[in-house]
Amino acid sequence: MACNLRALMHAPHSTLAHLAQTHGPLISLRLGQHQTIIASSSTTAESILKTHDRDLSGRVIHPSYQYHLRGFIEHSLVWSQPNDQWRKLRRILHSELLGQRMMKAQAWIREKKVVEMVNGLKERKEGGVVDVGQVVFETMLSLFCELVFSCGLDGLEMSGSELKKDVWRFMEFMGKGGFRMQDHVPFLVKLFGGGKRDNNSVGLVMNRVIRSWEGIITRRRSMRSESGRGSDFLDILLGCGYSDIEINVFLLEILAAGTDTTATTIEWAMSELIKHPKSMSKLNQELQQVVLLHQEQQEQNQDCSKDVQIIRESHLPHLHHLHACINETFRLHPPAPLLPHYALNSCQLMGYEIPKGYPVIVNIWAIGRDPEVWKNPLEFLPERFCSNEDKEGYWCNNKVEYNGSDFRLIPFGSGRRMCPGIGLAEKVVPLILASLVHGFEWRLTDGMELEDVQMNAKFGLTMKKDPPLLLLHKVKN
Ligand code: HEM
Repeated sequence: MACNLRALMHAPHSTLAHLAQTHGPLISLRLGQHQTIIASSSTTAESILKTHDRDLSGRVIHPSYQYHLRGFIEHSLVWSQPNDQWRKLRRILHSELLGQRMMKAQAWIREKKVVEMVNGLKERKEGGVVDVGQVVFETMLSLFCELVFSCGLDGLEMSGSELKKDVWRFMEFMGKGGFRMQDHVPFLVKLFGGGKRDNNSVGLVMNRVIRSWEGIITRRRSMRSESGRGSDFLDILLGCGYSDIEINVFLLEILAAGTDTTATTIEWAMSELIKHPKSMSKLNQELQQVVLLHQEQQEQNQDCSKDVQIIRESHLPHLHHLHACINETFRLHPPAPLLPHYALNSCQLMGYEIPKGYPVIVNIWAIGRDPEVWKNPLEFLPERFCSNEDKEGYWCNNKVEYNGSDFRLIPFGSGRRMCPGIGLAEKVVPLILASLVHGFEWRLTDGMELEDVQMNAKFGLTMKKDPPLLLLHKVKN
């Protein structure tokens, strides 16, 4: 099947989902000169990410990446083939930043950052406009700085809002790889490059972000030679003997992958909650009950050491409606809607021959809206994750997990390429969302009605809400 690249450029996730409705869940599509395989159902996703994981876990380096990211792309984890370098980087991420052990050790830092976010919002003038995505992005950025550099946001030589814009430019450029004319007609890359060539071209954007922490790395290198090994993630990377460029590319990718996805998820979740006041009020009640219960338990234990109104990670396992709202947000608005894989070897996929070298895309946005799996797929119904009613085989039940084992809901992917940040996201997304809802009353800006809240998305490697969610806040008594 041939397809118009222009139509795909703007919103590939929905254009491809539309094609799947007509032509089925496994399509071979000619984009420009190349064939690409598109999977749009839970069954085809399972076949790609589980049955043929080994053969189909490569990445395509598009001509526009090669052109714009010369000197960077060869150090990438996200765009690396699953080779020794990739395994080593993933191992370091797991053991030193994102694995279970680190999750336990860092709980107090995550809670501290979220308390800072809440206090920052409390200090703002009530009635002023809050850009929810920006607030969450800066919270995640601040957490990143603490975990990686042991400093706050002020340690970076760039403001949170400038960084958010540049991270988005990077995500937008990377997400559109394979959907640009230049990626399919090689001479066009030389003629036009792979995208914009102004101040916001991706090479300059990456350099700007890297410059924001370069000084920290230089200073740390000289300090290390005097004092030996330190304790944060930067120290670990320096101790492993990585060069500046290797460290910079690694950090840039973790920063982009970790901040934008989380901020986007919470912005979508808040947008849905604002549009569905019943779900919002149910969440408010649940939070009040759970916080009150813990408060009583603390009083019984005569533990007055903690501020009882603050949401703690220990509350999270008791917040079932909160998790249902997050699951439903992941289903409708997966922050990374397309998984960009590549056939490292030829294989037989559900009876079809997939030749080596073909790009393979899993459309998780389409899977989340598949009417064969989800009843009323376009409606925000968190209760579908609380109910055990599965009579018609349509309603999912509370056993659906997004840990990569159930292919109806795979916002983090599955298999060897699965997101290594899932453990962190599982903690911070509910913690931040619960803190925003429990700490404040939220309402639309003056003159806006619920139906005016647009749920349009802008496509990049993440799918962000466009326009951003702007709300007015009031501190709860
Ligand atoms: C709501 C939060 C998040 C979502 C929904 C998400 C989702 C994803 C998805 C779908 C992939 C691609 C999987 C594939 O290609 O098959 C991915 C990859 C990745 N994610 Fe996440 N992610 C999130 C948060 C994070 C965080 C917090 C970090 C780190 C701090 C992170 C780091 C990465 C990295 C490094 C990769 C590349 C893995 C590889 O190519 O081997 N992510 N993520």
